Amino acid sequence: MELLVDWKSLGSLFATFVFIRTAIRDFLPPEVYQALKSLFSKIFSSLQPKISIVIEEYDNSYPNELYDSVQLYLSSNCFAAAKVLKLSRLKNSKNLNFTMDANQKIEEIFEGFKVKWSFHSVEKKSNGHGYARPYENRYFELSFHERDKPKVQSSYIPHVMEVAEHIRFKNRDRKLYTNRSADEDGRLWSSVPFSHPSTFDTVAIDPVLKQEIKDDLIKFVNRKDYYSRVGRAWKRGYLLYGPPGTGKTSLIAAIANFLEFDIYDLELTAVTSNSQLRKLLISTSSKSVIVVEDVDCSLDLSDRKKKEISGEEENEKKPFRFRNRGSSFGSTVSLSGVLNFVDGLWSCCGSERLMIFTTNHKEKLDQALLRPGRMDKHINLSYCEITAFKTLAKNYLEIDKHELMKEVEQILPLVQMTPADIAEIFMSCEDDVEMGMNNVIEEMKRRLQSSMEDEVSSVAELGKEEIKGEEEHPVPEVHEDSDVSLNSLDSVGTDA
Ligand SMILES: Nc1ncnc2c1ncn2[C@@H]1O[C@H](COP(=O)(O)OP(=O)(O)OP(=O)(O)O)[C@@H](O)[C@H]1O
Repeated sequence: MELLVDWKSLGSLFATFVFIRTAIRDFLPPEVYQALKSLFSKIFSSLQPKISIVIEEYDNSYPNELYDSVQLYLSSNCFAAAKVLKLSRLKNSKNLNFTMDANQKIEEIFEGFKVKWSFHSVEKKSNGHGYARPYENRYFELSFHERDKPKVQSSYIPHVMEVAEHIRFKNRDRKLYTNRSADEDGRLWSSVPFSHPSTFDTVAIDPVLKQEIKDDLIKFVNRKDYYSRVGRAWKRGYLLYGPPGTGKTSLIAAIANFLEFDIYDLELTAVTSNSQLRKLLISTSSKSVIVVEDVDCSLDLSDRKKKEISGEEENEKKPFRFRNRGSSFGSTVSLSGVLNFVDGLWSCCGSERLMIFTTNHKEKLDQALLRPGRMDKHINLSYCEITAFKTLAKNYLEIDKHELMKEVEQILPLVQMTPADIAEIFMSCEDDVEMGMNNVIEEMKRRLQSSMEDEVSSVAELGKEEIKGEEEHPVPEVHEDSDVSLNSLDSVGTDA
């Protein structure tokens, strides 16, 4: 009976509540209604069990990395959510930073639960020793319902870190690092902002090869799980080889721009020992391209040649020393040191790294360095072909077609002109298209003429030597043979 009475009074209470709510909603102006609603929800939520996490800018006087991460994270979504914002830009940086003003609050719903961020700045009293830093105690406060504590810990905070890391990578000003020479103490690398203009659009190489390289790079950066599943370090090695001026350096810059990676330009001749090489490698960051240019010039092959002559078995562990051009110290970097650098245990101390070696003489390199796993992709950059020529014409002269293009197509395969040669001619003509095309054809013809003359004179030289040899050791067939030589000489001259 008592229970029945309770139900009745409860029912009438509910009916009264609904009546009052409807009356308030219908008769009160919407602004007043919203204000009352938010007041009630504040009172209601203040009664709920709440947890707060404080993330201070400094932790025992050391900068707190997490504070920076939260700041980055909130900068990406506070523009939409906060009412008062601060806007700043670091000197020479391309990025604008939005930050919350003090005592501002942002609410966020993440995976079905609600979190609140607020930013606070409290002025610190002087400690009496004239020690001024930090004069403000700045911190973020994250609050949420007690029941969501496990979810905040296991998924929300990692999410904040991940987003911040992504923003940090996207917004950073990329760097070109060069290793300091062996006789300099202190830091291992010095850096300058990296802003090379070369891209896959401007680099003049065969379009099929270009696409192949881009596909390979995309595959590489998307295969983190694959590399970890098969137990391999997440890295890839490229060897770029070809004559000087064919675009090896330009391609490296285009790759770094495409991936948005930093570049470490490693000068092996300035490295004094294997252990220094290890230190250099360990101190490189992930998402970087490590470049060793003209590796054949750094590598002293005299040891290997001697061994080949003496028939000694090739042994990776025996040191092939690097010529040390930049330092007065003797270099003790060995081939095994370099191989360790490329694929050894040390290369696993980081991730997502591309190693690029370049050479003008692939044949001079040791097979141990060239094998897959070390140099996974060998890219041959050679003399200019018509597709590369058209890219250069488009870049430098801003033309897709030209009446002289047919003539270029005919002569170009017969001469050895590098993209650098052609780029140089176009550059010297500035915007004059006719002059650019005429000058390039003229240069091609000049080179064709001189290579024909070279060929003729070398064959003639050969013929003379043969005749001389035959005169010194006359045999009955001498005259027939020499005729053949001279005839073939003529025909070579004419054909070419
Ligand atoms: N394939 C190319 N596409 C566009 N520009 C090129 C290309 N090759 C060369 N160039 C131009 O020629 C100049 C020299 O090229 P680059 O330094 O890339 O050649 P390289 O092959 O690295 O030469 P080296 O072997 O002497 O270092 C560049 O500044 C660039 O302007």
